Amino acid sequence: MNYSVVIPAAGQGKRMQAGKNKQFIHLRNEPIIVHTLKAFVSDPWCDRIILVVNKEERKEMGELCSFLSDKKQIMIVNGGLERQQSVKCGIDAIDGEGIVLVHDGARPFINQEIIHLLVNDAAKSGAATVAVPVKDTVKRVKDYKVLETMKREELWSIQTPQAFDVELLKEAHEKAEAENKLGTDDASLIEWLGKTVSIVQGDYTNIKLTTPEDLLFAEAILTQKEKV
Ligand SMILES: Nc1ccn([C@@H]2O[C@H](COP(=O)(O)OP(=O)(O)OP(=O)(O)O)[C@@H](O)[C@H]2O)c(=O)n1
Ligand SMILES: C[C@](O)(CO)[C@H](O)COP(=O)(O)O
Repeated sequence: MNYSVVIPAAGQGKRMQAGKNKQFIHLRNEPIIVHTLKAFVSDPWCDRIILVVNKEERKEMGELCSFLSDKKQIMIVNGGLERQQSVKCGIDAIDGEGIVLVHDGARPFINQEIIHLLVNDAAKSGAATVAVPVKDTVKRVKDYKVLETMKREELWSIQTPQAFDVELLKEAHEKAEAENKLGTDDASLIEWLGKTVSIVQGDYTNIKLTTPEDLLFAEAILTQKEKV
């Protein structure tokens, strides 16, 4: 089942405190974004990659892609101020029908098995996301006082990739933009249309590199993957 993937990589990485977009931080001699791109370049089901970049970084991103582009064409488009706007720039570059995935540039450890489970689900359901069950006890808190303890069996940590019928995702983005609504993921926009999003259970190693300590976890994950 073929798909296109939009990879938003146009953020600033403020929480990483690296003084540059975290996509350029090296893990084992390669920038984070190259690790992420390789997961899709090597997937035979992936027939189109749309990388969304900050326009100031377009040249540098293009150079990073050049050695991958002989295996699969990577289209580069400029992003926006918020993640949601960057994803919209990416999906607007897609013509036609089919399944589109959205995957954070900052999640370099996604694997092909989970991508394929997700694509197969979205082909039936129209909208699906990878997620893992929450392991901590989660409480709702206000002003450092506990309001309530959530039912953990109903809580999942939502990851990317997320997969959608491309026309449905475009409709969801148009509506959210028209209503000035910003979601932290694309599945939220589908929920705002009143549609159901399926969950595909993923893997705890598919972390998003967000804050400095995530780089320590990333090194450990790479060490583990090298042993397999
Ligand atoms: N305007 C934006 C903001 C985010 N992203 C991308 O969306 C993904 C998830 O966002 P996040 O981890 O929040 O990245 P940043 O926005 O870069 O981080 P921060 O919020 O700490 O600045 C990242 O791959 C990031 O590059 C994007 O393409 N365009
Ligand atoms: C899309 C996402 O990675 C799912 O977990 C997440 O919501 C992005 O949020 P952030 O605010 O950009 O960290």
